[in-house]
Amino acid sequence: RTRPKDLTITKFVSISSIGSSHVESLLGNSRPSPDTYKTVRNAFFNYEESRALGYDLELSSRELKANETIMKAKLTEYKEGEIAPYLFKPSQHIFNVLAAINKTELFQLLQRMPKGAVLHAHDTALCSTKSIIELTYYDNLWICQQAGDLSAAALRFAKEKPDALTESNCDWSLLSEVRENYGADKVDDYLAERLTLYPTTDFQDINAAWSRFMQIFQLLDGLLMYAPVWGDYYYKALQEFYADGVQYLEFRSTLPTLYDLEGTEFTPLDTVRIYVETLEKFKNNPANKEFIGSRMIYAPLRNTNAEGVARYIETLKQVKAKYPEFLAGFDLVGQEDAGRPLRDFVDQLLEVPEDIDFYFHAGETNWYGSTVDENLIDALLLGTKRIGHGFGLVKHPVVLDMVKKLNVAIEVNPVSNQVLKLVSDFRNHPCSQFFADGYPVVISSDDPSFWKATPLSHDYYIAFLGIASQHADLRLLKKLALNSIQYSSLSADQKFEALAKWQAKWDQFIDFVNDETNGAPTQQLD
Ligand SMILES: O=c1[nH]cnc2c1ncn2[C@@H]1O[C@H](CO)[C@@H](O)[C@H]1O
Ligand SMILES: [Zn+2]
Repeated sequence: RTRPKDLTITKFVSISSIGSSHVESLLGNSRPSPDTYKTVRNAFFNYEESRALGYDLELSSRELKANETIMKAKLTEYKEGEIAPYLFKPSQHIFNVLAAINKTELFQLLQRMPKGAVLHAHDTALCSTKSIIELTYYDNLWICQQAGDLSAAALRFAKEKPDALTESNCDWSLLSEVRENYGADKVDDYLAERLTLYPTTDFQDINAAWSRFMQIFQLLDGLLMYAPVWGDYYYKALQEFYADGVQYLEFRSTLPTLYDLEGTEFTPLDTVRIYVETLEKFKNNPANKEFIGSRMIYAPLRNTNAEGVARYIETLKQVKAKYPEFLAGFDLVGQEDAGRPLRDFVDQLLEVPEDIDFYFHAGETNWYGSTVDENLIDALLLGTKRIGHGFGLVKHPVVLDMVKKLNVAIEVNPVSNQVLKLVSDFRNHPCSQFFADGYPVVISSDDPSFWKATPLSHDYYIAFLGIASQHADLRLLKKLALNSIQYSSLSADQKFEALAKWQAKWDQFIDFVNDETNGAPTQQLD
């Protein structure tokens, strides 16, 4: 505690950019004076914060003003938690707080914010329940029910009553007739509940949650795989994403084989063709001129064998040949611990042509050291461009190092992780560490349909309020939006155009936030 030492420390910390090795040397061997302590603490804090995601962005004066409004809305949310911690919305199950979140100023601001792209979402879990119900009003839709019961084991379009389903012990009726018998509202309410994971917030474990989750996908199959519905579902999805401030969508599809009333033989290439035609239609609508686009990651189920993977790769090559612009890359999906690990298919995956990129789901688990957890290593070694979820990444220091060095983005889907039982209180989500140390993160929504979430805004709300630091501000939000474009599969030229479209919306958003504060004292911040 000698004076000379204090002086050297003070001199040290006044150096504006200090590195972690310098921080260590600041600590010294003996106790500093209170003044020195304060100086050191300040430098320490600033240095640590400088490593956070988004810290490198410099906000304009307009943005700084908007930031004040956003931070005020964010800090309001913490007030409840200070009174009673359990009231803090990101500490609760999303199903219990969704309605309350929707009413908050913070959420409403985030809804308006142009968030760039969604880079992780699944083909048949995109649309709102309301839109799905609309599709069930198409003619010739049959429902398979247990005797005397308003249940739904399956849906299917057909000119005549379909064959009995041996495995489900149910009988087919026209949905229009069921609506007449029970009342349309009652049927729609039932279907609405059957098509989401509500109201269950306490699935016993990940298997119980996934079992219900897969039942929803299965019920949807007969409805959505009907060729006329397939395109309409995608169109509605694009509309809903665009309305939620998403200008680009890179989604994963299993490319199911579609059907129609005439018994036409469809192929996976037809499924892609309908996507491509629908996207063109959407983009040609003048109302969507600021929309950037959409691409597909072919992502069939991982629960297969070598022959299955060989077929996948065959289809993949066909899609690449016919729709090179629409195909972003390849992935394998389905409950990771119930399917096969990547390492089982490494030989085949290494044969995939170099011009097709991988976007693997990996580490969607909290089983440290399991085969699922090791998928993180294989995904990286196979050259994945992004990691889907990467929930277990924090347990793999070397993978983490590589993720940063190779600039492999981590697709974080906060709400999905809670609903599918990996985390209960969002303050414990591992993405806090990614934010704190500037990892290449994008925020996405996975299957928003099944939790009644908006296409992206709820995940942003949770990430910004529940996972990021209280200090994290508009810089983080802007960085996440920019990242979503940067880490998309778009080419450099396309990214340039995409950024221009995003920037136009961003400027409008900042104006909007600032006009909302009319009446509040305006402070010149330049
Ligand atoms: O979070 C996820 N992890 C892995 N697979 C998923 C997730 N969400 C949906 N799917 C898979 O995507 C298919 C539809 O495209 C579904 O069959 C489901 O297994
Ligand atoms: Zn997913």
